[in-house]
Amino acid sequence: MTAGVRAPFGQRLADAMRERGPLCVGIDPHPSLLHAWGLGEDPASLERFALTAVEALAAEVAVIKPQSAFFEVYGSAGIAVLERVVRDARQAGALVLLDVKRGDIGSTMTAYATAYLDEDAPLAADAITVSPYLGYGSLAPAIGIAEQNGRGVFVLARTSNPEGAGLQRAAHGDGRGVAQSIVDAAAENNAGAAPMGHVGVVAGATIRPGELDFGKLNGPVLAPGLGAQGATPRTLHEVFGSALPLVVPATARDVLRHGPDPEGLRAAARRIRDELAELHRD
Ligand SMILES: O=c1ccn([C@@H]2O[C@H](COP(=O)(O)O)[C@@H](O)[C@H]2O)c(=O)[nH]1
Repeated sequence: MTAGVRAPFGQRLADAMRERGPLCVGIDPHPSLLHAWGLGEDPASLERFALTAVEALAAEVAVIKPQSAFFEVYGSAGIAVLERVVRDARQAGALVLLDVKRGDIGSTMTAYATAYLDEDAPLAADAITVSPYLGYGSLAPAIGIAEQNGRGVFVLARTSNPEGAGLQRAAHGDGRGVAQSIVDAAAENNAGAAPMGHVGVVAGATIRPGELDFGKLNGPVLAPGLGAQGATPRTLHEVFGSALPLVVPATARDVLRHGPDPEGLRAAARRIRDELAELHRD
């Protein structure tokens, strides 16, 4: 499909969430998981692990989120596997959110955005994670290139790790917290988009209930932290409240530990998806 005919990312994500449920499964080939699957730490094992997971899950869930770091470890061979993961997952109908957490001065940001969001890029995903800590404005090239190509970005706002709290809860000059200022900046980018805009934010499922106000965001909230980091579907309800329809809950290890049997992987993802569906019915 060419960029000209692709629907905007917000529309595509809303459709996928409605049709498949909101779950995002991470493809994170941790060394410990490779060993648990009876594999080694080499490019062939990486490929077996990642493609098994993609084949089992990419036709099931709305979003597949490969964690670039675990592929980069293997150099160019790992990147070749990542290219295949992105391509195969998209072909199976999942949206691919590549977790690369890029952030740099604007001119370099253009190169990052071209690498991951341009139509012809070997690693072109549907969306990427970006870091706003060189200033939200430095992300403008990525936000623009994403929009032109029917793709999206997810801006780190309040990350799921405990170390993020000090920096991200600090008061912004105008009294808002830093994380809230990022959510509000994303809201400005998304204003007027329907059903939602292409600028998402990352807010961990592990943060305090009501810590952020997503009322004006009009964009998706990627919520990592489900499972291995301690959050549960019930926690999501407490943390995000009325913003729950915007939330894309993410988990990696909690599904991947059920491999290498594809049926085990699928059953784990379905179990979480069903629990999330219950929440949305509440
Ligand atoms: O705030 C964040 C942002 C990104 N992540 C990433 O999500 C997965 C979590 O994996 P689990 O196995 O479900 O813990 C991982 O790739 C992180 O880099 C995050 O955890 N928190």
